[in-house]
Amino acid sequence: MTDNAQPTPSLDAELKPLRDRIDTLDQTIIQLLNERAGVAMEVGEVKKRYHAPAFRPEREAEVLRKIVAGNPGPLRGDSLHFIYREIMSACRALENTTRVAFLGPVGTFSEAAAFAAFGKSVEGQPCASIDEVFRATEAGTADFGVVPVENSTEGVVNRTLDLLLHTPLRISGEVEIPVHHNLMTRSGNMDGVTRICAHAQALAQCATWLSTHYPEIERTPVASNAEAARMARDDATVAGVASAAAATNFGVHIVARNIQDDPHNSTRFAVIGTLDTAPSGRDQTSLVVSTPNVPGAVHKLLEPLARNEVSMTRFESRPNRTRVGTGVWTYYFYIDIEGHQRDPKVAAALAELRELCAFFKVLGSYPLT
Ligand SMILES: C=C(O[C@@H]1C=C(C(=O)O)C=C[C@H]1O)C(=O)O
Repeated sequence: MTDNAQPTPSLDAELKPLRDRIDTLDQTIIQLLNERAGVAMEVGEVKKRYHAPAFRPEREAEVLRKIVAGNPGPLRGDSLHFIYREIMSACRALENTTRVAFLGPVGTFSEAAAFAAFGKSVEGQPCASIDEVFRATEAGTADFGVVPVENSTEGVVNRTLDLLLHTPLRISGEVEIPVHHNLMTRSGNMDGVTRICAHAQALAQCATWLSTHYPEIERTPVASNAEAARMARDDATVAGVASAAAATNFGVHIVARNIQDDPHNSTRFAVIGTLDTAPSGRDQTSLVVSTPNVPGAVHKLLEPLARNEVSMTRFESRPNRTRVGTGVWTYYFYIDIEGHQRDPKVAAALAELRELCAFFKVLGSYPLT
């Protein structure tokens, strides 16, 4: 032990009054938090009388924006955002239990996304597939589902887009989380490792790094990154690629951090449920349409948006697998626009668009994060 680590009488003496102040402040914070929780419970009672849902994403977005905008510091805005996400989650849990389905097992990025959207005071329901997340939410065994929509490196998640097409559920929110991959083994080094395992998407996102550092080691795709971490725990010849949370969960050691080829690698998730989210003041609307396969059809789609001054933020096409009608390839277009479907300009643009489309479905309006 160094001399520095020895508490000196003068250090303790100087810290004592500061720590006393922190203790007193903590008592005040606890009192205020419980007062806030009491009001949230009253809100819950009123909602019950009106048979209104407990979770109100537009209100939570508004609270978070106000907190960050009115923050005098020195706490960072993103720190306060994180703290308040959990405060609201704890307050909401006093109204009722929110059951959230996600692509499991625990320790996946989908679980992290579910917590980022709802906070940790929820009942998480890990599901074996994206299909099962939709099924659980449609059947009502989960109140909401969280499904991956798009990865910044790998592109859209086709299965989610296909399932969104026909589900009666709506998108009631979205959340984007950074996706950092780590290489992990039981020993904390690569001695005796003959296989690197991960979900195929993760192997693809780390392809250059893995080829540079371990060109000779075979790569094996497995069901999930969490499964890869579990395999690394049980088998000393396996290295897993997974999140830091998965390493902690399974008690394995990280050999190298942040091995994804794109340092800004992130994945966007949709929150799906039966809730029609109300306007929050800064919203986005997602829709999917298809047009008859004639020249200029896509151009015509964009006119109602331009005419009503609605900005398009995303335009994604998917082949129509059912090829209804002539047998010619047709396409579904997944479109995100700025604004809420209840905004007059957006409503006008959507009404005009509906007239042009063979298939037209609003997936949902929800707050921008
Ligand atoms: C308290 C409410 O219920 C929930 C909890 C919130 C909060 O703690 O601020 C906000 C929105 C709801 O999801 C409310 O609707 O105001």
